[in-house]
Amino acid sequence: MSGNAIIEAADFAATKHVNQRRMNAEQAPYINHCIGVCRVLTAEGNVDDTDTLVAALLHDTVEDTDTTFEEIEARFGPTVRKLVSEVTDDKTLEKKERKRLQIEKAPFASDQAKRIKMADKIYNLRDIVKSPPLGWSEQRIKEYMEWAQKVTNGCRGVNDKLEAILDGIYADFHSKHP
Ligand SMILES: Nc1nc2c(ncn2[C@@H]2O[C@H](COP(=O)(O)OP(=O)(O)O)[C@@H](OP(=O)(O)OP(=O)(O)O)[C@H]2O)c(=O)[nH]1
Ligand SMILES: [Mn+2]
Repeated sequence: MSGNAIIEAADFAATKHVNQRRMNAEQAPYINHCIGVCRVLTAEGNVDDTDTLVAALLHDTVEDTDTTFEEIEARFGPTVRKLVSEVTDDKTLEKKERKRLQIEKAPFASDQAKRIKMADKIYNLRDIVKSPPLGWSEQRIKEYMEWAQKVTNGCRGVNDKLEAILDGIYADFHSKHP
């Protein structure tokens, strides 16, 4: 690959998500989420492994755009492909089944993929608290919190800092919504 892998991944993700917006009132560009997840890893989780950071930037490209795993492997190699596949839901399945599989599969993910999963949930949970997706009821927010907690409980043991952030988010939410 020419240049710096992290910048290559940021540019690739920005191009792929170009027409996508977040579902909140600001309708922020979707790439903000990809960069933000990567930054949670570097700035808060002390993660510096390049494959992990590249995969974090690319983590929603296959799930949400026309990107294929073959394309990811050709540009970023087999390790990044594997990590992205570990954090990609199979969109051909029913939503309920996809959500169940995330809980079931999390404990068996690689340590690198567990860190990306934790950072993804940290970003989305903070977003939900600060600026919830349009149309989400209190009940839907609560269900997302409780589901995310089950997924991230299966990611324990690979990054104490990210775990502590998640525990803080859940404790704060439950104290306000007993
Ligand atoms: N909190 C929040 N989420 C938004 C927003 N806009 C888009 N999303 C995305 O929506 C997903 C969460 O919504 P759900 O209804 O639970 O999931 P679904 O897209 O799989 O149906 C997340 O996908 P994901 O990143 O793939 O993670 P995951 O939740 O599927 O693990 C998140 O990135 C927003 O404004 N706020
Ligand atoms: Mn995501």
